[in-house]
Amino acid sequence: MISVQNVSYIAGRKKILNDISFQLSPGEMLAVIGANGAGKSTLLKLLCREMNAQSGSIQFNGKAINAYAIKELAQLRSVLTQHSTVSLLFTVKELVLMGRYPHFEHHPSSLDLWVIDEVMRETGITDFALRDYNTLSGGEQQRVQLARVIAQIYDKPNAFLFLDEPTNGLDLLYQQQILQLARNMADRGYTVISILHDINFASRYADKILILKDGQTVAFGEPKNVINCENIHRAFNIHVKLMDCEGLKCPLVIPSGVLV
Ligand SMILES: Nc1ncnc2c1ncn2[C@@H]1O[C@H](COP(=O)(O)OP(=O)(O)OP(=O)(O)O)[C@@H](O)[C@H]1O
Repeated sequence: MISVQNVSYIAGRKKILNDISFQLSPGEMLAVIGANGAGKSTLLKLLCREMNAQSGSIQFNGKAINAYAIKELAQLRSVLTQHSTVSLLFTVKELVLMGRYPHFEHHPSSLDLWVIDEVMRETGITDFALRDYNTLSGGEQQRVQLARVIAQIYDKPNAFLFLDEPTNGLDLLYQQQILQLARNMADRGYTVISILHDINFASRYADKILILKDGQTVAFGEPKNVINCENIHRAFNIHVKLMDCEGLKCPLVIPSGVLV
């Protein structure tokens, strides 16, 4: 379980996050949406403990994140950042194995090797296993990066997966594949938090949505309860129309084209 209580973060004199609170249960996927500069990446950095909030508390499974040892934390949460550049020559399999580094000292165990084979199979990258990572397309590279972060927590079903705009720059098929993999992780009991820019994908794949605006919560809850014209206008300063679509649990959001 993730509990975020009254978290604020200030950089210099700017309050980047202001009094953010939410809770997620195991198996839930949260999409964080909001305009550029709303504070989404900052929130993710606090959740990863890359930075510390000045006030409020963040707990993983009832324990403050600052109370975890670094190695313990590395085995409990994994993070797909936006810019995962790889300048050295690595095969895909070597890169996925990096996800297991928090689990072994010198040599991977048979469990580590089993995990990377399983994850490569699940993410559909087994055929690339021996390819040089840098020869893959952007979409293929993103699947490999996702495989690496899944491998990190694969044998820890109470763990947390954090994704910062995982679908950036991907075509529609790859976007769906990446989000479906994230959804599968939630369905297996992981708690998943993903920053997304596409509101319709957020509604389709996530159980809950957090809408941020200037570091503050506009709304938090199930897609059908938070995705409405008023909240979207408050968060993004655009007018939208909602369109019901058969088979979807939440109406589609369509920008009206009117700028205000
Ligand atoms: N260390 C810092 N000092 C000053 N301002 C900062 C600092 N870090 C972030 N900010 C500002 O805080 C705001 C929120 O940044 P953040 O990266 O969290 O936004 P975001 O919602 O992820 O944006 P985007 O969608 O563009 O990636 C931005 O205006 C950013 O310029």
